[in-house]
Amino acid sequence: MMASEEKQHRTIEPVNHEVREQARLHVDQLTKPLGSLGRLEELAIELAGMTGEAFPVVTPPGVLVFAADHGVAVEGISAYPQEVTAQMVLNMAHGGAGINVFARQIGALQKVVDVGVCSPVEAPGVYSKRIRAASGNMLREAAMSVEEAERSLAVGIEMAEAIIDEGAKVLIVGEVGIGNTTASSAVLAALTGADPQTIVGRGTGLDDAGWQRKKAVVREALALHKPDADKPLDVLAKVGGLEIGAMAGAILGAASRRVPVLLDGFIATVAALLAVKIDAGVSDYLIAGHRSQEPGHAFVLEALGKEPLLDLHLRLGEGSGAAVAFPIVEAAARMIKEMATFASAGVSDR
Ligand SMILES: O=C(O)c1ccc[n+]([C@@H]2O[C@H](COP(=O)([O-])O)[C@@H](O)[C@H]2O)c1
Ligand SMILES: Cc1cc2nc[nH]c2cc1C
Repeated sequence: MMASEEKQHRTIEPVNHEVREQARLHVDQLTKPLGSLGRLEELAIELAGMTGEAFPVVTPPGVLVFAADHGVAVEGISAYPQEVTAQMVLNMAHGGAGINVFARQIGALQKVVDVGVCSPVEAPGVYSKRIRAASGNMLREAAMSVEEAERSLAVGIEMAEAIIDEGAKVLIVGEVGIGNTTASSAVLAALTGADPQTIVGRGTGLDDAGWQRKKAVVREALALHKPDADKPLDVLAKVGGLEIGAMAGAILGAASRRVPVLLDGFIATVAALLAVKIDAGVSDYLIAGHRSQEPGHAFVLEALGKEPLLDLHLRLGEGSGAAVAFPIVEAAARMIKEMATFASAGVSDR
């Protein structure tokens, strides 16, 4: 690991195996046939190990949405115009986006953070942590400098710490940024050697011609920059995005505070892979919320070894899929805390 990457985050402790084991034993004493709550049991046990609490508390969750624009948008790689990024940030500030609805539904703390939308979005409730006005067009130049990449991670860490200090017990990271499925595909291909042909999808809904163009853009950008798979900051700087870096930082920040991270869609999960490449210890703090329609999402989940809780054919981003999955995480935490044991309820064990 490069020294500059080391200083980006605090230490990430391994999960607490002792508490994990305690939780496993307790789950087996609850009034249900052994193993009958399936993945909810595994989730409760994992949450116990992550938090170090045999009865983990997961409410309230916190949602951080990072917004940025992408220079590569001029190449015609999205179905929507670049202005949508700023317009959606404003919509989020007014509470009208999908993520606002689901965040309210789950009682989440919410913050929207501008890390590099083309033109600044000034509205109450939007945190301005701008690193630059959009990333560079990766077909012509690096998306950002290594120093800017480091700053994007630092902003993510800072925002994660802020929302955790306000009480968030599980972190959901989301994003908005027209063009960011192109950047995420390039990052994923650079980190794993995946073929752009198999991982590049239609994003917001590209037609066939746009999809072919997008694959060519990713291939050409990788050939131009030759990012080093062993240097996550090099990959982020050359072909990534400001919100992707900020999400990776927020994930590192949460893991270093033993706060479980509930992953959203393709872009957020690629950011998680970047975080894992920076510190492998992050992996134990990740829960995959859902599987998005973007084909690269199944690939990156596989690379992380994570099985998603839901597959609702979503492809919105913003943290929406993770927010919709959150009640399942809450069910696991409530199960271990509130269910009676065979002994306490006087039910015959086998
Ligand atoms: O989360 C996902 O899996 C996801 C899949 C496709 C699209 N998106 C969202 O759509 C935008 C990126 O799509 P595009 O086509 O502009 O690259 C960005 O704002 C994302 O939040 C999100
Ligand atoms: C309308 C719209 C909303 C979004 N939210 C996240 N990405 C988005 C992309 C579009 C186009």
